[in-house]
Amino acid sequence: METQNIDHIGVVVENIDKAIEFYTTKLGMKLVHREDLQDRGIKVAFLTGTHGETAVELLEPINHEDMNNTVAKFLKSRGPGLHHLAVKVENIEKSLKDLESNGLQLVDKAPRPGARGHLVAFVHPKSVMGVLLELVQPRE
Ligand SMILES: CC(C(=O)O)C(=O)SCCNC(=O)CCNC(=O)[C@H](O)C(C)(C)COP(=O)(O)OP(=O)(O)OC[C@H]1O[C@@H](n2cnc3c(N)ncnc32)[C@H](O)[C@@H]1OP(=O)(O)O
Repeated sequence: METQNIDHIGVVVENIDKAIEFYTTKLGMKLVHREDLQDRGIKVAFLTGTHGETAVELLEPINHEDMNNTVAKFLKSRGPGLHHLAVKVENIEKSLKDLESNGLQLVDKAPRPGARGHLVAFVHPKSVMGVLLELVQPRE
């Protein structure tokens, strides 16, 4: 597969409002998008620097006690911090096939709708040297 660029870096936080306040006022980033993904049980916010395209995605679980939610489980077991690396690809289905044929363990065998209406799919951190990898194919 070919990576076009780093789309975003996912960061799990305890409180998304306080985190947005921190990233905008202390780190000088700007909020470019915010939404609640009810089906995933998470709130997300995307911020970028003044020049860059690459974003930080802040993630907070809607219900912190729901251990079926991967973000709530991560927060409880590992605490807030870096969660995933997301790379942009042109053809997500082909990229998944390439990764699978190279022996990587896919979390999602097929792409699904993610934040901002893009198609996304995750690759297991065990196959990526401890990093949860997300593929992102921007919507047309
Ligand atoms: C919508 C969107 C978007 O961008 O558009 C999003 O961001 S959605 C963002 C939220 N969605 C997701 O994260 C979906 C993909 N993630 C998953 O399906 C899950 O988190 C898995 C990666 C399969 C792990 O789930 P599982 O229940 O197996 O977790 P677990 O706590 O038992 O952990 C199993 C092993 O994986 C490690 N592990 C768990 N989460 C990790 C992470 N984020 N980065 C690196 N390692 C991680 C644990 O430390 C553990 O290692 P040891 O075995 O060595 O102790």
